[in-house]
Amino acid sequence: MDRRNKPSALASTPAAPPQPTVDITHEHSRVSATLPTGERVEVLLHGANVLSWKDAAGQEKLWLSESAALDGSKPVRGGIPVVFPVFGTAPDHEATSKLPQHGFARNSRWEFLGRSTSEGSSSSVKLDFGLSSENLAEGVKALWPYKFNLIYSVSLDPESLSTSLVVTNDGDVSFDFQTLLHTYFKVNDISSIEVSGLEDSEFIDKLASQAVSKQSGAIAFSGETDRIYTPAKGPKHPVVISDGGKPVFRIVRDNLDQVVVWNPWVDKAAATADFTPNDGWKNMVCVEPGSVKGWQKLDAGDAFEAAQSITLA
Ligand SMILES: O=P(O)(O)OC[C@H]1O[C@H](O)[C@H](O)[C@@H](O)[C@@H]1O
Repeated sequence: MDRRNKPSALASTPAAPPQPTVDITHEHSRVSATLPTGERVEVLLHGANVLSWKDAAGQEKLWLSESAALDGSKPVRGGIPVVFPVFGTAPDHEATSKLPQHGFARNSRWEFLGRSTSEGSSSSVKLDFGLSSENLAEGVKALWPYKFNLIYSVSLDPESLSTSLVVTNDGDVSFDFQTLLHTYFKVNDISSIEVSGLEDSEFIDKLASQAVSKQSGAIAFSGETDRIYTPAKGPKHPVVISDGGKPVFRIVRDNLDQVVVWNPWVDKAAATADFTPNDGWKNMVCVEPGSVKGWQKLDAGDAFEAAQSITLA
């Protein structure tokens, strides 16, 4: 038999690289994603609040209070709450004046819209969450009667976590809003933490009757701290959290012109019911990119996009 035309053995198809896995757990109330390399992120649908971000070695990067409510009864104390459409409260801004502190996004149930894995990459994953005026609780709708749609995306890479928000005005009238990504970073010891990258930036000190000052040098912590910085340098200039002189997190921003820096210290932590353990303030610092000075005006049909990207340093 002539074997000359025998087909050569098919080249074996290379095994598809392992893919990120996505799980919906806790009776459909949480979504988690794990990369093939072991990094993991977990998001609670209540607030689309990131609860946990772990590196490949399983080390937690975010601070979450041990008594944080995870049952939807109140906003989550820790992780990354999403602040929208008001930062703090705004008694003098009529349209927003009736809303609770930090708005309703962190206290509403979001929908999991699905995952996308970047094309050609098996090493990252993006989870999308949605909240719109359609699925707001009736009581909340009455407090802020605008038609809007929010898409919040949580993207995990081996070395970084990014979260981005798209706000769309689906109504016929413009609305004003503020937004902020209230990230609680887990740190070893607040007394050896420094935040740099905000040198020469103006800040409003919320603890000193809104006094305006200018930052000289890196920020160190020796008491309650609650400041709204407007960074002097551009959004791509990282704000760096260092622990004992060693950089641990680098934060860059997109379309978020302020950075709030917060640590409640002893008394404020003690006065905050869901702040546990009592000395948990030693192990956290909030560095919160946001748009919170004045208002973003969004005309009917327009969209606003913003993001933070946190890289392990
Ligand atoms: O207790 P919450 O409503 O979650 O707010 C926690 C903190 O958020 C921000 O960092 C504000 O600047 C602080 O003034 C506030 O205390």
